[in-house]
Amino acid sequence: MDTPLAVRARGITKCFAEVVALDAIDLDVAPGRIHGLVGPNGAGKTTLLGLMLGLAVADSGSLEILGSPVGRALTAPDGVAGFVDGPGLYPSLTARQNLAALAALRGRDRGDRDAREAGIAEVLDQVGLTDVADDRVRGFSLGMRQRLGLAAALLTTPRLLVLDEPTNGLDPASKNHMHRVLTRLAADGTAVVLSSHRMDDVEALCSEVTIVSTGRVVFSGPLDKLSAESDELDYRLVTTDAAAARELALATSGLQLVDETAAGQRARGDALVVRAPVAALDDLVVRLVQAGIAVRELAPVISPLEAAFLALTEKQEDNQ
Ligand SMILES: Nc1ncnc2c1ncn2[C@@H]1O[C@H](COP(=O)(O)OP(=O)(O)OP(=O)(O)O)[C@@H](O)[C@H]1O
Repeated sequence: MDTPLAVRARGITKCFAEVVALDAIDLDVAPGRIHGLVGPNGAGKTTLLGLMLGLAVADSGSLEILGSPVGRALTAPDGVAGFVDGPGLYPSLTARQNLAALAALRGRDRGDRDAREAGIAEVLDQVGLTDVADDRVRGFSLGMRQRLGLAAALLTTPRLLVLDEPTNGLDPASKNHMHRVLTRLAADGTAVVLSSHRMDDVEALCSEVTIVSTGRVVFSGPLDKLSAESDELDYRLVTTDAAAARELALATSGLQLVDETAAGQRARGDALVVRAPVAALDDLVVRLVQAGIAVRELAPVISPLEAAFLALTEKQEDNQ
């Protein structure tokens, strides 16, 4: 028999009084995938993640988690862990005590004490909190709380991990650490569904993404499919001769020089900003090289995901 999807949602609708938070949402997430959920503020991401965690029930539609239909009981389905709106922690307890208390609440304190303590030590190590394991959570930064929230979720060895903005508040090193932990879990077969406002994070971490806007799915699929859909992007170009590069850019068909005032800080110093489909950009690079001008930097000003996100969510808002 095929392994069931970690998440299978069909026509999920959820309203809060007059507000339609989710409007006929379909979503598939396979085991071992890291799936990004992105959308503007109020799009419905937290509401959807909350349904997966059993914090609320949908008004209509069907939701299957790890192959089992989700009922109307407000409990996390078996095999699911995570958090929305930040992890719930006890500030007056230490990190280690928080995890012990959670394990006790979940009824996991009946087993062998040494094994339990070893499990707690292991998840603390996994999220990089061993050094502060015996410090009170009251003094923890937002990033440390996020990591402890992840450790709490990992304690249950979930097959579906649901995380609302898990990298919020993390410094670059902690973010990389979180990425490594999630990537390793996915490689071992755990499905991860996470929301984020950071497109660079989603691009670094997720193989697939769902974009929601005002409660509706406007795109769901592999990230590379989304990138292929952006036909024209703005690129920042730094060369060894900005003036000559500018002349060549103006002479390249299909390519537009973006007004530097409009581009604001993006065109600082010797950089040009050009708007072009990939073919025209290739053409410009060949011309630059033929003219003996070296290319020192060439990168999209905003990522393909961000460009698609803006285009798709603005289109959806215009249709309202
Ligand atoms: N408990 C609630 N009571 C009333 N309205 C709610 C409740 N929870 C969510 N909403 C509304 O449902 C809509 C979706 O909210 P949700 O928090 O899911 O969006 P989001 O995409 O997570 O937003 P953000 O990116 O700002 O966190 C919003 O209009 C919000 O005001």
